Amino acid sequence: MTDALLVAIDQGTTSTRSILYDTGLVPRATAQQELPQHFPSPGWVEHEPEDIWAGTLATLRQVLSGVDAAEVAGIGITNQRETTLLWDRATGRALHRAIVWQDRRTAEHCARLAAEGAGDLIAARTGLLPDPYFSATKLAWMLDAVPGARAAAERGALCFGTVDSFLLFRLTGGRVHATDAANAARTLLFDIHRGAWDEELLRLFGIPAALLPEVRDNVSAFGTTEPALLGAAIPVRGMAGDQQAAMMGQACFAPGMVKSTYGTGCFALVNTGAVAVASRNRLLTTIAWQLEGRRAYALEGAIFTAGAALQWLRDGLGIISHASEADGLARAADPAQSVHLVPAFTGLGAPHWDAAARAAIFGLTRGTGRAEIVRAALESVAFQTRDLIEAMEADMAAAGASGAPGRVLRVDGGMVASDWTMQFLSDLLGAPVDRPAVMETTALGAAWLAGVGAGLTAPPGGTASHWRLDRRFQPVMERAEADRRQAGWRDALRRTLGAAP
Ligand SMILES: Nc1ncnc2c1ncn2[C@@H]1O[C@H](COP(=O)(O)OP(=O)(O)O)[C@@H](O)[C@H]1O
Ligand SMILES: O=P(O)(O)OC[C@H](O)CO
Repeated sequence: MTDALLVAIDQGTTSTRSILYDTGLVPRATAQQELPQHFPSPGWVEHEPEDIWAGTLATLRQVLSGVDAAEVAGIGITNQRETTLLWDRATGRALHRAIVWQDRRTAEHCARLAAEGAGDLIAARTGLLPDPYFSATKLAWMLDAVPGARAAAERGALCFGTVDSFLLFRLTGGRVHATDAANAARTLLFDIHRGAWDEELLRLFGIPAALLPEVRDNVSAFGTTEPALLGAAIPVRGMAGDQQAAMMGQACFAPGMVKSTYGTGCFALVNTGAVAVASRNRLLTTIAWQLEGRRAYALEGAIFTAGAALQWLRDGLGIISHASEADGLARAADPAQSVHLVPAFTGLGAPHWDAAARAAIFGLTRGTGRAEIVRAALESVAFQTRDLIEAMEADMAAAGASGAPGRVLRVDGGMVASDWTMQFLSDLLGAPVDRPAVMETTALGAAWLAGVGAGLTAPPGGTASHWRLDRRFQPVMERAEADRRQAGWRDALRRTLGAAP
C-alpha cells in the first residue's frame, strides 16, 4: 500500500522523539534521544542547535529504517515552544545556542517594559505578558550579544525561528523559512487577532522584520524534505507547538474542553473557540490552531514545576529513588498531617507570575517523614491545577464564552502514571479526570495534523476520533473537605509569594 504512513517529530525540552504511525493513527515505531541541557549561568538554559537537529535526523532515520520513505504521506512537527534560534540564511548555521523557554536572562528587560507600561499593548495584541518565558526578548538579547548580528539581520542575511521553523528550514535543505500560527503566537511579536506580525511590537523589541518566518496555517504544504536526508522527498504537512498539539491529540475540539499536560511543568489549555478570551486572572490567551485561515483560541495556564518537584525529591533530597515510588508513599502518609510544598523552585507561573517566589514546605512537625513530603509534592500539582481551572472558569464566565472548563479534565504527560495524583486531582476539582489510552498525545496531535494535510484523517468536526479512554477518575471526596484542603494550600501559597531570598 502506498502513502499509508505518517510521521510525527516531537522535539521537546528534554528529549527528541520521532514516531511512525499508520493512517489509523496507531503508533508503529518510536525512537527517542535525550537532549543535553546547558546552564551557563544561574537562570540561563540553552540547547545546542546541532543537537536538536542531529537528534531529529537520527530518530527520523531510526523509525524509517525498514520502511520505504516514499510511503510516508506526511510529517507533522511539534516542538517545545518559545525557545529561540537565530541562524544564517545562506548556510543554515546557528549564530548562538538556542535560548530555552525556561531561561530567565531577560528578566530585567521585561521588568523595564512592564514599568514603562508596555504590558497593555502586549496583552492586547499578543494575549501574553512581558515575561522572559516568551521569544522576543531572547531574540533581542542575541542580536545584541552576537557581534555583527543586528547589521546582518537588517540586511536579511539571518533567520529567526522557534524550533519548528529551524527544523523545517533544515529538513527542506534551507528552502523554506516558515512557522505556524500557534507557534508564532508565543513570540510576543504576533497579533493573535489579525494573525500577522505586528510592526509596533517589532519596534518595541527592536526586531528587524527581515528576520521573521512566514506564518502559515497549522495544516499547510510546508515543503518537502531534501531527498538525501531520508531517502525521499517527504511532505511536511503540519506544525504546532507541543501544548497545542496535545490539545489536538486529546481531541479537545469543542469550546470548553480542557487538557492538562503533566511533565516537567504543567500546561492546562481550555478551548475557547472563535473567541479570544482576554484573561482577568493572568492566564495567557493564545492561538489553539489556525485551519483554512480560521483561528481557534485557548486560554492557557502554565505552571513551571510539576513532575520536576519529584525530580528534586529524587536528585536534590534523595528521599525517593524513582518517581514511581511516590504513589505508594502518598498512600502510606499520615492523613492527619497537613504538610504543604509550594514548588516555586523557579518562581511561580500562572496565575501569579511571581519570578521572585521560591519554594517552601509548610506544616512540618516532628512526626513528618518522607511520605508526607512526597504526598505534598503530588498534591501541589493538583492544587495548582484547581487554581488554574477556577481562573479559567471566571475568565470564560466574564467573557460570556461557551463551555464550562471545570466539567471534565483530559490529562496526559509522564506524571499521569500516578493514579494517586489523578484521584486527588479529581477529588479537588469535584470533576472527572480522563486519562487516554494513548499517552503520547503531543506526537499524536502532530500526526493528526499531517494526516489532515494528506487527506487521510478527519478534520475537527469530522466523525472519526483518535481519542480513547484508558481510565476515568471520579471524585469521591466531600466538597467541603476539598475546599478546606484548597484553602490550606492557598494559605501556604500566600506565605510564599514575593518571598525573594
Ligand atoms: N510514576 C510516576 N509518578 C509520578 N510522576 C512521574 C511518574 N513517572 C514519571 N513522572 C514524572 O513525569 C515527568 C516526566 O514526564 P514527561 O512527560 O516525560 O516530561 P517532559 O516532556 O517535560 O520531559 C518527570 O518529572 C517525572 O517526575
Ligand atoms: O517540551 P515540554 O513538553 O517541556 O513543553 C514546553 C512548552 O512548550 C513550553 O511552553
